[in-house]
Amino acid sequence: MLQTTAPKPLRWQRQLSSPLARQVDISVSAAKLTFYLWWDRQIARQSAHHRNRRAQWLVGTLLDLGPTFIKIGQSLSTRADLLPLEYVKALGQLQDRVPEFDSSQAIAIIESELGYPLHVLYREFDSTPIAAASLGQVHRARLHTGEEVVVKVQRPGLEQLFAMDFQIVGRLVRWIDRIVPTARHYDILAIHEEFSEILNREIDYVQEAMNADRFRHNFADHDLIVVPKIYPKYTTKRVLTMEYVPGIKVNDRQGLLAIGIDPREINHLGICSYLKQLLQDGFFQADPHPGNMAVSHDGKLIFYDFGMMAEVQPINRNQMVQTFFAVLKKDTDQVVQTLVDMGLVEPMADMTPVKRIVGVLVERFADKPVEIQAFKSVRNELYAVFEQQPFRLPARMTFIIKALTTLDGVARDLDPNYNLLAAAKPFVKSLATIPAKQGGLGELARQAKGYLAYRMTKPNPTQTAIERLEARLEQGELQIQVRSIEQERALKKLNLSLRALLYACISGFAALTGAILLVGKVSGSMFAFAIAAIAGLFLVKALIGLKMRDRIDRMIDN
Ligand SMILES: Nc1ncnc2c1ncn2[C@@H]1O[C@H](COP(=O)(O)OP(=O)(O)OP(=O)(O)O)[C@@H](O)[C@H]1O
Repeated sequence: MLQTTAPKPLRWQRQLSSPLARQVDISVSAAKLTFYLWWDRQIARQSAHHRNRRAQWLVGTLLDLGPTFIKIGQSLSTRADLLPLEYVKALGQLQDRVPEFDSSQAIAIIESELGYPLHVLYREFDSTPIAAASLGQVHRARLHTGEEVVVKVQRPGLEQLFAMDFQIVGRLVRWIDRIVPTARHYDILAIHEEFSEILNREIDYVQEAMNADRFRHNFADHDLIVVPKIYPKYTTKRVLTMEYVPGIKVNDRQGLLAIGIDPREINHLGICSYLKQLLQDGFFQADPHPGNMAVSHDGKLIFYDFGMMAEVQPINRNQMVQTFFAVLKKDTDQVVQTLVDMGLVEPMADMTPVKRIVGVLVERFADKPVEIQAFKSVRNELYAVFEQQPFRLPARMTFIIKALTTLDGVARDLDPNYNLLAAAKPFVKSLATIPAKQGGLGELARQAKGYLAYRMTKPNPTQTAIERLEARLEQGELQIQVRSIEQERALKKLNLSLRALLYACISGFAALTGAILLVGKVSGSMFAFAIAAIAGLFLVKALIGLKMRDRIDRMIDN
């Protein structure tokens, strides 16, 4: 049965034909968000309840702005290191709140893409979608051969919308990059570039079908991983037909327990499959949110979505392997060295602050659940280090972090006390069977051997205590370093204050001159006022800079 009542078109659907209206809408929403964040900080409306209301407003706005922004929101939903917890939680609901679109539109897209009427293509087609996602919706169907399939249909007008949105967002990002100095540390231009590239690839279902085939091939010898079969004859850029493989949502702990599946087993399976994707295959699913994975009734892990895949360069693969084992060994020096080699951290004369940050992360990451809130405690150090500009976070790295933090969220839903080391054991064991001659795999074998040797000669408690003492000495160095950073901070503030004072004087003097010329009916008053206005603008800029410095300083000092 076809649905008869078409849902009311959302704002983004109405704006498709007017780039100007879209530009205004996006800019107004961005300005509102900036203002709200600023206002809440200034007026100290910091209660969790208030933040929650703001976060709900943001979710509503993103849903209204449509797919591009829903995707951006989904990415931000894992960044507890950047956003307050209420925002992280609210953004996490985004993928479950995307409205479906009219099924008659979906059918029209299928028929025009595949070139035949629906009944010629499918023996049965359920017009009520089983899922609506940000980019498309999924319908169940049956082929004339009797095979049960799902048909993923892309939202209408998506390509056009992406082109328009990324142009507008690009302009905003360039503008922010110019006027907000701290934005440059995050390389927001490259992140925007890479994000738009990845999203554009994600709306090509032929590419997704190829990704699914490659992924299935990589897991051909792994019975516990299921990748639905693709039907290329029924697949185009905007329609994807694949085998119907039902399952329980991967983070539905109660549902799994109810049918006798141990959530910890699923955790091990998920984590090992990711280690294989990252370290062994160099080809990984960059968006492991709970909607993209499920568990079959016989305990297998199903992967559904291959739109957002990322590749790790072969040259980095070995280094990733080395880092993995360095993390296991809590070898901070080696981790930092690998990050430098990978171009993720720029070397500088004194690497102590970087080592300290990495040390804290490795300590927390290696044998405990990754406590997202723990990032808060290193945030101040991160700011201090960013102040010196030693970090360069390439856009690709942000996607890897996104994938890992999302996966971590799923793992903690399943088992709040999960232990990465324990979960990774089956993968580490499987290294023993890997032939050493296969490039990157040889490195795996070498590192595994090194790791075993390390375990045998693990330092005794006295040695560990001495190492801790050394580490503390290093922290002492850091304090001296921080003190010199403090002097630098004070100098920068003084410089800004002097500039503000200078602009205030110029502006005031020019305004006064303009007023005198105007009263005396002497020409040139407009020129003087113009100078007053320009100096006034610079004054405002210097004051904002001063305010921001204050905020950063407060964050570092807290
Ligand atoms: N082969 C399949 N068999 C059964 N259900 C499926 C299948 N593929 C997808 N689904 C269902 O449809 C939902 C959405 O699918 P999918 O994640 O591929 O869509 P999407 O548009 O790429 O979503 P998003 O980009 O927001 O992650 C899944 O969570 C799952 O419930």
